[in-house]
Amino acid sequence: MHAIEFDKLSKVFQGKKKVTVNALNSLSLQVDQGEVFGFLGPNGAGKSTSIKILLGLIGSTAGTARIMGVDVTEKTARSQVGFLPENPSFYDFLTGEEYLRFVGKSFNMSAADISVRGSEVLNRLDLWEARKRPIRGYSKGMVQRLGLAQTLIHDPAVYVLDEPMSGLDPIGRALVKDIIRELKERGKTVFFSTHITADVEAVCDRVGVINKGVLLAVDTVSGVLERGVEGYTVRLFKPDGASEECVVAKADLQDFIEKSIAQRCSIERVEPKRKDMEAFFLEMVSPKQTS
Ligand SMILES: Nc1ncnc2c1ncn2[C@@H]1O[C@H](COP(=O)(O)OP(=O)(O)OP(=O)(O)O)[C@@H](O)[C@H]1O
Repeated sequence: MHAIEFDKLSKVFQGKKKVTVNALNSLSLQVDQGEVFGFLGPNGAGKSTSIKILLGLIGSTAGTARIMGVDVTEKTARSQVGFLPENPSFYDFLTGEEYLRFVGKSFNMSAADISVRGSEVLNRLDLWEARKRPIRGYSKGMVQRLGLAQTLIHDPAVYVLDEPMSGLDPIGRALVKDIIRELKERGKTVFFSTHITADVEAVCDRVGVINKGVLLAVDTVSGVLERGVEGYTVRLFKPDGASEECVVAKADLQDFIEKSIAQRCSIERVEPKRKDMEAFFLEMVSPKQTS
């Protein structure tokens, strides 16, 4: 069973004045249990629309979506998910602690479990000191961290995070990445949307690139980076002790090393020169140049 499944999902928004927007066009995608999946796309690509359908917040025009095998139109599909919406806003008269209690109760947690888990997640998200302050006084980053805390409180199997790093400073971003890595170590599934390629490179197993409602590519992050290798920088010492740095094409590496050794050079370092995730992303989503 897949943790998340989109099957030929389409969404057409009907505006007033008969303007229609094809936000999603037959999106099919499966995310395995225990996988960290990055849903990468530029602004307006269809990421939030896919996520809203997955969480049952809006309906699809065609196609289906499932979470842990349960169709998202069933109420029970939500019980296994921690969801962080894009730009979360909460009942701001509540304190952080009260809000987590409210979320815990919605997931039928006992008061004792809410208290233990609540303390854990408030500490983990660096909100312990602020727990008794009303949310209306929280900074943008604190609201975002509280948003993540409420996904964790009931310890679900699947996490759907819409731009989880948005609005966070470098410390907050590092914290979120650490939490995603911890979830992976505990066998949880994380599906998150972003337009920041470095975040995908840092924590994801696989990446899906979406643009204009169309899924353009799905691949492993390691595969993308491996295929991006264009050549190598080789640093060697010559027999007279002088050092030299050479740029070697991908196909010539074996030959180059054999010749260097035959000439009694010693190889100090071989480093791949590669295109990174950003280059892959830009290639996918940039309009093709026509000549
Ligand atoms: N309620 C709506 N009514 C009309 N059009 C909409 C509605 N919601 C989204 N859209 C359109 O659907 C397309 C996809 O939007 P979506 O919010 O899913 O993109 P996104 O990838 O999440 O973008 P971003 O990174 O900017 O958040 C856009 O063209 C958007 O304008």
